[in-house]
Amino acid sequence: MPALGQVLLDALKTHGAGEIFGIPGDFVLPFCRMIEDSATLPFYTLSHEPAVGFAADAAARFHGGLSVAVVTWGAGALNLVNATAGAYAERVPLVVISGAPGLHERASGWQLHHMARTLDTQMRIFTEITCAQANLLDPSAAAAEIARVLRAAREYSLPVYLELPRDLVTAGAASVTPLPPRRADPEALAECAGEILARLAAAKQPVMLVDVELRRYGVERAAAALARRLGLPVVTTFMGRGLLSQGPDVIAGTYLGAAGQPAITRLVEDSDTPLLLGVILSDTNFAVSERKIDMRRAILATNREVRIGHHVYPDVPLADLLDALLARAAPAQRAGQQFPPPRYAHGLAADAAPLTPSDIACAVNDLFAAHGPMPIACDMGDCLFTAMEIANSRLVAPGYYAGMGYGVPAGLGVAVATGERPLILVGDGAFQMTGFELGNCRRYGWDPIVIVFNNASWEMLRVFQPESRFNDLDDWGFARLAEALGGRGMRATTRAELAAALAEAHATRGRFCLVEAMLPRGTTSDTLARFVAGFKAARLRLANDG
Ligand SMILES: Cc1ncc(Cc2c([C@H](C)O)sc(CCOP(=O)(O)OP(=O)(O)O)c2C)c(N)n1
Ligand SMILES: [Mg+2]
Repeated sequence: MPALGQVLLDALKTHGAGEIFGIPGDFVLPFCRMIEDSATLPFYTLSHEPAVGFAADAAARFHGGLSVAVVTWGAGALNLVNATAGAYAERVPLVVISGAPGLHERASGWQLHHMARTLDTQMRIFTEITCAQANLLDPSAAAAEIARVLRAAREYSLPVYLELPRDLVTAGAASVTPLPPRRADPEALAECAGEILARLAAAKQPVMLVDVELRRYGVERAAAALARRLGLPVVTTFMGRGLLSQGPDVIAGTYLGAAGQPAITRLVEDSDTPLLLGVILSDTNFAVSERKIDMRRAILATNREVRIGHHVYPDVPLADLLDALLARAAPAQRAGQQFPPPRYAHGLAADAAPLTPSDIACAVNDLFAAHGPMPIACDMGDCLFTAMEIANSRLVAPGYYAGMGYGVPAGLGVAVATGERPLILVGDGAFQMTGFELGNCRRYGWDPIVIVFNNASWEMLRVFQPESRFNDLDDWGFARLAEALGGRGMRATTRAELAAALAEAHATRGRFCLVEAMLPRGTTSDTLARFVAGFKAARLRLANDG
């Protein structure tokens, strides 16, 4: 019989995992040796477990399949909790594998090193932020357990957790036979698709609102085809930014409520039949709505169910639903409302004016226009709102969970998943958390372009609470630090310097290039300024409505 560790690696590959990120430790050394020696999947070690989780999360988002984080028990795995929670919130199929004490150690009765409370504490913690779990204590049952857990990761597009005792890695185990995907009941699916199409046909102003599940389940093209067939305008949510970038003819824009383009806001909020595909009903997507979407008229397909008004079709995978709709949808007579393509600023004046975040968006648009778009990994902070002003490109960001520190490690995950050179957008505060992971670029040959929005400030907090002095950060001089980490660093304080630094960075391959954009405190992107105004107005409305 093959070794349990190899059975697990083969199953990960069979279920679509593309790579493994990790940090070894004594409880996971035997498994890490097997990962490295077997080369079943490429293995990348980073410097801190949060980054391992963020990199794997971003890789999974980009290749639309599983990605894997391998860590040691206790101190390693519990470092991964926040990244796993973020993956759960944003529906990412991250496979967390933790090495664990061997059977003999479990029976020793000792308080083992790395143990917080009991042998089962870690399983209980991860049970709360994953959709399926298994402790592979019995090699004879391992194949069935692995098949069950990995199918759940793919079907629910949510993180899962596996614990692997270190003395069982080489134990004999049966190979894993993937379980068949659970499909929708054909009759319920037909009834659901029929009802949706009838409602859309009767609608005066239907709209399709799309969000991250389209990417997770690989159905962006099917959604674009349905929109064309039915003449529906498509709007992405804030989180869904970058979706359908291959279908620019159907994308009308991004819904940002009061912070967005008025025509897009009206299109969504005045719709008599909004079709919400893969949409997470989160505050970051809808908190700045000028008028709440009327959920009694909405059709919401998410989390393997379809909610129409107040009735629900359970267990309907999004891919099955789109197939059923496309199989039945007659070309609509509706003249698709023509929307001018979203406008993005270009032609940054290369002058001595101080920088604003929106200047950075303009400079990136110029770079993409000259050299083609790059996949973008973005952190939380004004850099994310600035990203809304960059021509609709492939983007990963913690738009809903909003955890800082995501950007740089996610960019490394994007480099692995795509083989392309990523652009990383990150604030100085977030860079302080995980920016030093760039020190891993040289040994793996990654050469991202990194733009640090350096306002020496927690500026997003300052816009909400300007009186707090703790928002004043020091200037760490990141451009100089870049050189020590094996990259190139350039500091830009004017628009001319920014344009030149980006051109220089683009021309420099084989090393990461960090462009430190110095931003005066108190300046924010146009989008963040609108978002804050919209958020405050929404809060005022809520207060007045009692
Ligand atoms: C891990 C973590 N810690 C704390 C926060 C709270 C928080 C923000 C959100 C509201 O929760 S925005 C922000 C400041 C970000 O500073 P920086 O990266 O420099 O970006 P910018 O200056 O553009 O704001 C913090 C601390 C967070 N989102 N994630
Ligand atoms: Mg900042």
